[in-house]
Amino acid sequence: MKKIGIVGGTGYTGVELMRLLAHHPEVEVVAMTSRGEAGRRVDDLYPSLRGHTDLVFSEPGEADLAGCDLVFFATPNGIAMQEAPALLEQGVRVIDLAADYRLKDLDVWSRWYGMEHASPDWVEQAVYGLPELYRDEIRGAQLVANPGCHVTATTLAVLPLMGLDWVDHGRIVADTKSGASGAGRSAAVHTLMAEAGESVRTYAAAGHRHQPEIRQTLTTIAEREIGLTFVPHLVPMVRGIESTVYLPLVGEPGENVQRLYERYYAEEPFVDVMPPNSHPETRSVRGNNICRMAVHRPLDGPMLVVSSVIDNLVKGAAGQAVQNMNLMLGCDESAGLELVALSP
Ligand SMILES: NC(=O)C1=CN([C@@H]2O[C@H](COP(=O)(O)OP(=O)(O)OC[C@H]3O[C@@H](n4cnc5c(N)ncnc54)[C@H](OP(=O)(O)O)[C@@H]3O)[C@@H](O)[C@H]2O)C=CC1
Ligand SMILES: CC(=O)N[C@@H](CCC(=O)OP(=O)(O)O)C(=O)O
Repeated sequence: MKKIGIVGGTGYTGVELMRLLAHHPEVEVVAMTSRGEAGRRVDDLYPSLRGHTDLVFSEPGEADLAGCDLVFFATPNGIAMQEAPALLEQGVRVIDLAADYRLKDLDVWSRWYGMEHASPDWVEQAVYGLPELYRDEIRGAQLVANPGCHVTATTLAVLPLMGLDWVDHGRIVADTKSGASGAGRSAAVHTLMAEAGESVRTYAAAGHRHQPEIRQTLTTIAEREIGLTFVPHLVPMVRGIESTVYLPLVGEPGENVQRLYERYYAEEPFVDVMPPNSHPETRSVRGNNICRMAVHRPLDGPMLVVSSVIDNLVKGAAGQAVQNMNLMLGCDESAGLELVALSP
């Protein structure tokens, strides 16, 4: 069994990693760190894990992370860039669920994240952890930057159209809706049920840090400039992201767009292109690693509309991280991830 460590084990993505890895056939979680809960049993904080783990949270400085084959950082932005290099230099492989290694342009990164980067050399070496694009590079990577949650739903929704001359790449609009767990366990008051319930609100409309991340990937794949307006919304649910993306047409599609999507994702274990006239729901992916999507051309008009859904904690974070781990460690890509969504 390969040994796995989780830094930031008390958070939503940390405990989701444990849920997915508890019965993984080829790895064992041997350390979960917490500054505030060290010494407490993991299943005492999260009774959902009773009977599935005997682990006790350890102080970040005391866990034997260097003895692990792979360590996940499920910590706020700015932690992995300081703490991961010491492990990487000892040969440990790392997956960062935060944004520290996602953006290649360090000026752009500093502008959006408000700090100087602490390990710029590793930014260059990091592989962006979107398996649908970079599967081979992820296999050989020592450091993987796991994509953002809004980013995963939106990027997968439009990838098949990138670089096609009949799509206007300059006026793409992505309108996303997120459940409150997207902001993490230690989030601000606006995600409390009394604040987020019975209400929908736009946030970061003037600019969200996931915009440059989506743009970075789309520009690379389309090999042209991308104009993207991205506006997220907080909606009263716990898990889930829905991204509705509007792409203006500048000519007649050169082929049947439904078939184009089906062909593009035909071999992907975690992308489901739904039949024509479908409407994906977040509940259809609740708890699993699928990105489910549907493509429409309303009234045969000048616009394509793609709707995609993911569970922000699974394909948007911990599940995608496990998919990346499976690739890095040579396991079956779907190990630990063959899950049916909860319904209702
Ligand atoms: N929630 C989501 O849907 C998604 C989250 N992400 C990203 O994943 C990361 C984790 O998110 P999430 O689990 O939601 O966050 P949480 O707020 O739920 O958890 C954060 C964890 O980090 C630990 N932590 C906080 N500060 C430090 C520190 N200075 N040093 C070490 N550990 C620290 C906390 O543990 P303790 O205080 O006990 O030490 C806690 O376990 C974030 O970067 C987030 O942006 C990415 C995609 C989706
Ligand atoms: C609802 C909510 O507040 N969501 C968070 C998502 C944060 C997140 O997960 O950001 P990374 O993926 O970049 O780590 C937000 O939009 O800021």
